[in-house]
Amino acid sequence: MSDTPATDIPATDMGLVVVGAAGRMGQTLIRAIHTIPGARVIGAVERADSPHLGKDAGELAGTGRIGVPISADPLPVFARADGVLDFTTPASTVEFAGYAAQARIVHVIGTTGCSAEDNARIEAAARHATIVKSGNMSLGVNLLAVLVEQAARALDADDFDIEILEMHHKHKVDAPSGTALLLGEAAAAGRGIALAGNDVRVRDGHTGVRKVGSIGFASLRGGSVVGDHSVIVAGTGERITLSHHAEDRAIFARGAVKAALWARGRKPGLYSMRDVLGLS
Ligand SMILES: NC(=O)C1=CN([C@@H]2O[C@H](COP(=O)(O)OP(=O)(O)OC[C@H]3O[C@@H](n4cnc5c(N)ncnc54)[C@H](OP(=O)(O)O)[C@@H]3O)[C@@H](O)[C@H]2O)C=CC1
Ligand SMILES: O=C(O)C1=N[C@H](C(=O)O)C[C@H](O)C1
Repeated sequence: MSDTPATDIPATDMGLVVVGAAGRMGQTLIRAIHTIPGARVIGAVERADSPHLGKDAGELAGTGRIGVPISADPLPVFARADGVLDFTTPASTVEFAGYAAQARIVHVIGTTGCSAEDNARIEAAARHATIVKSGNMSLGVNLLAVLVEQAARALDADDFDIEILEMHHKHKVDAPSGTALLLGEAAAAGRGIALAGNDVRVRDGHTGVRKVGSIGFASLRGGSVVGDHSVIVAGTGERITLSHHAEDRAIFARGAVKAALWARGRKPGLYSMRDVLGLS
């Protein structure tokens, strides 16, 4: 229950639940919501075995007490929420999408590493939930994707090879990153091809020469890197590099809150950050 007297809460504020509230993004989201007018944290969820259960979500995130204890039971908090911000794991996200559909609320999904089967289940949930899902919630990366699509369209596959390089912190568990795949999809769209079947995710040993028109990925992991992405368009005698460097997770959190506010009142469906930012 909130410590804030009910009279101080604007009736129009969007009540948000942060799942994975003790994680790197979870804590960043709690801090971001605190600074954004029109949204407030009304619930915080972690796993049943989390050492953070019962702690105040604001105190854990460093904003000071907000009167929202971290709980292990999503159902009662989803029932009184307008939306859920979810940066957790693929299996958890699929489960949360089902609960968001039951509650008919907004579900903003930043979780990466989802399989085709996970994505199919999320798409099914979007029949009843208003879902915004993106491998990267920042304005910069979504603008970069538009530029990559344009470059891929303008530069012929016979003359220019596209390679995507990403680097992240040592705790990241999935590769290529969701952003790298998003940028790969943009490059494929520019080329008028599907990414699936034209992607080269690993190279090792005697690979043979590069297949014309393929889109290559390379992943680096180390230290505390928040997220670096470069799309290299390599021709004979020249090379174009389009890059984005995330310096602070707040860019993802602000984008996620923006997505939730945008999605409020929209009909159920699966939307992207390009829809939210008007870049579609
Ligand atoms: N789209 C975007 O813009 C961005 C996406 N991401 C993605 O977000 C995800 C999370 O990243 P990050 O914050 O660094 O990871 P963390 O591991 O720091 O945080 C995830 C949190 O979610 C918790 N969690 C997992 N499953 C559940 C569950 N069923 N119920 C409640 N809590 C749960 C974890 O708990 P436990 O540790 O106990 O498992 C953990 O506290 C990744 O997939 C990452 O790639 C990250 C940044 C930006
Ligand atoms: O795990 C992360 O940290 C990040 N994940 C997202 C991704 O997979 O692209 C977005 C961002 O790069 C940080």
